[in-house]
Amino acid sequence: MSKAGRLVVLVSGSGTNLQALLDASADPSYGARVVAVGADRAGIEGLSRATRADIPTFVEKLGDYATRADWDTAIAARIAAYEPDLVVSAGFMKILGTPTLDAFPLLNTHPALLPSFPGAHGVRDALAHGVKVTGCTVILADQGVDSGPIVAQQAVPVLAGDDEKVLHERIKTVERRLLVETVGRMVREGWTVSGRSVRIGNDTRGEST
Ligand SMILES: Nc1nc2c(c(=O)[nH]1)N[C@@H](CN(C=O)c1ccc(C(=O)N[C@@H](CCC(=O)O)C(=O)O)cc1)CN2
Ligand SMILES: NCC(=O)N[C@@H]1O[C@H](COP(=O)([O-])[O-])[C@@H](O)[C@H]1O
Repeated sequence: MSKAGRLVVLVSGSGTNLQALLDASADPSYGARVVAVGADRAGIEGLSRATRADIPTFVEKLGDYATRADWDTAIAARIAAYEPDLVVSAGFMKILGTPTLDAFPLLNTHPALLPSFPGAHGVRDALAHGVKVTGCTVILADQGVDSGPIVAQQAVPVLAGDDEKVLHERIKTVERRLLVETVGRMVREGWTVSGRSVRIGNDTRGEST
């Protein structure tokens, strides 16, 4: 078994996607392990989950810096200290700038079927629009907001009477499985990006001809 891929996971909230990655990485055959968890705010359950798992954590608050560029430089340096093979944004609620993007591949999970409903409120916006089907998307982040190439997606039905919390929980059940599967395959098999097309290993499923 080759050396496990090093993951830095970024969170801003409850960290259930992080927990799914922690649980998966307990199996050496998964091929990846979380080496650090970073956040833009303190006192969140995502950081507590890391601490319970004896994973190092760091917090970089935007408000602690004179400029957004200073924060971007600082968080990139904190991430770099752990020498990740892949950075995973799992509910991280800040747009990361070029200091991070130029240094590491950044995977982001989003609770909607991109390019629909990007941004900080994907579940709320999909519900408000009246869609019957939504879902979750894993992208390789670029400088835009949820505009990077799509790695994986899965649809989730919207049911009568759904509110944002109920729908988001239904999405997260699917999302956690999709993120764990996608991260594991990318770390074990590698990936290539051609334009907006992302291929994991030699997989040609879902590739447009
Ligand atoms: N360079 C990128 N960084 C990040 C991306 C991305 O696509 N490119 N995705 C986000 C996660 N995300 C959606 O999946 C997302 C999170 C937050 C926002 C947003 O508008 N954030 C505001 C602040 C909101 C807050 O502090 O509560 C901001 O950054 O100013 C949009 C999309 C992770 N990073
Ligand atoms: N636009 C970013 C965004 O909305 N991200 C979403 O935040 C949730 C975090 O849940 P978790 O903290 O329980 O993993 C996840 O559903 C993730 O897709």
